[in-house]
Amino acid sequence: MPSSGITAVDAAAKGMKLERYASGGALLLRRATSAKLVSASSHLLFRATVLATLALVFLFTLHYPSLLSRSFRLSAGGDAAGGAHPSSASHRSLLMSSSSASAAASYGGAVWEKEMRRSARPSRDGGISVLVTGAAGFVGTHCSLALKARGDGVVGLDNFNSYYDPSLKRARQALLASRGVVVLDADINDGLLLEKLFDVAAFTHVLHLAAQAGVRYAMEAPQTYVASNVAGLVSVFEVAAKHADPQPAIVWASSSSVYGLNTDAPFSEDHRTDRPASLYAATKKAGEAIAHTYNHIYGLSITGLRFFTVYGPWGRPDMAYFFFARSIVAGEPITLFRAADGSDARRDFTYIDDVVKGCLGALDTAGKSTGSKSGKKSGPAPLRVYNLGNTSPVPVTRMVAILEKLLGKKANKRIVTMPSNGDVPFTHANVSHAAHDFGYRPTTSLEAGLRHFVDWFVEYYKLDTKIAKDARSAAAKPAKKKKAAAAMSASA
Ligand SMILES: O=C(O)[C@H]1O[C@H](OP(=O)(O)OP(=O)(O)OC[C@H]2O[C@@H](n3ccc(=O)[nH]c3=O)[C@H](O)[C@@H]2O)[C@H](O)[C@@H](O)[C@@H]1O
Repeated sequence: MPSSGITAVDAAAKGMKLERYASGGALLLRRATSAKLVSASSHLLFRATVLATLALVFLFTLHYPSLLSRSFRLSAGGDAAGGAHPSSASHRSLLMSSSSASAAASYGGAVWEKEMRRSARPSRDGGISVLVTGAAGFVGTHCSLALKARGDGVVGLDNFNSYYDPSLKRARQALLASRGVVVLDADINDGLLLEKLFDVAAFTHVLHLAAQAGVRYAMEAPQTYVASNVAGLVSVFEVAAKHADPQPAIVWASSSSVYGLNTDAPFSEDHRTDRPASLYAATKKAGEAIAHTYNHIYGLSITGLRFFTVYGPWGRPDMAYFFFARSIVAGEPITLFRAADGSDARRDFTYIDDVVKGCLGALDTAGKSTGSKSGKKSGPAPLRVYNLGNTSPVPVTRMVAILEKLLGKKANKRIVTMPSNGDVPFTHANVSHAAHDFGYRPTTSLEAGLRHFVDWFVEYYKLDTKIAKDARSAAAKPAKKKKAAAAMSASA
């Protein structure tokens, strides 16, 4: 840019010299003024270009901060939830407005359709064909891998938003691609794309896991919860009810947080869920009510799964076990919440492999939808909701002690009374319905599950120092039996 500015000024000066020899005084003055003007406007143009470029760089940085910091940082930094996500202003809008471009416009053609059909096609007799939303998410990745491994067809979609490090989602996408599962870069609010997908592949099931997760972040970015967990859910139900032919059965992710201020324990599906403590919980509860409507009017077979604090390898960096591990390694402080009565907060931490078995069990027993595109339904369709928990709550302080042992390093703990930010002091699942209907039986202790997580964590982030290795083998020694059991469950 600067060089073209200088050239323009030189040319103007040369022109002025020629005029001076050819003309009289008045003309000379006019030329001199116009040369000054040219020079001044060239400078102005140059400055305007620089300013416009800076403004564009600033806007780009604001909207896509993740592209400038792709690598995972050990620094916990950020907010109370672990600094895993940027401010709400940096979120790509999750709700597709009428002016937003649909990914349907960029996806299509014979090659693309062939690829979708290949990915969606089961490789075993009697296999199912599943559209997995949020497929590059934590639970979505594990479920997609498990479905593919047993011979089912899977097409995934994910909007790769920057709630937490998108490079982790891209790495999960690459892992799925290596197993033959396509994950499209698309949003659940993009109804046109969903319709196109159902036109191309006859999905028998939808495993709808795309959502705005995180309990405490709902205070920072409330609208993203409504956009994903309410509008997005309706978008999926709409296409499944009114466009898909035949209608698929839908299994979707609700949350243990719907129990909110419920004090009866263990939490059973029959307990009250009308006192959510966070907007996140309220949107999940709203989802359960919306599911009732689509089942009632359109005959969609719908199963909601209430997940209880799911953890494990390839997990979510916004969750406490993950960012605590990160902070312990980095030598940074962690904040532990204590309930108002002085007791430790407790969670029914549930290992990912157990949850995957629950998800597949729910898909296998879903039962058919009974409606059709024409709006008629042949009879009532299944409407189910299940807890998928571990049935044994553990104090968060205990979870930290296990991490310390596995990482060979003490945490720098700060203990505070739980702020009123949507958190609940205690969760505990009764899973008897899931056990009865599809044999759900969690088998992984928190010690065994966290060992698998830490193994993955140190390898993925290349932290596999001698100290970490020694710490993990020392931590493994006293629990040989448990390790063997966990290895079996991890290979499921
Ligand atoms: O089970 C569920 O329904 C929910 O489980 C998790 O929510 P949460 O259990 O709050 O998980 P974390 O954010 O990982 O918190 C775990 C525990 O650590 C505690 N915590 C969290 C953050 C912190 O800085 N300090 C701290 O002590 C919390 O109070 C909680 O007891 C997920 O984030 C939700 O998406 C999911 O729906």
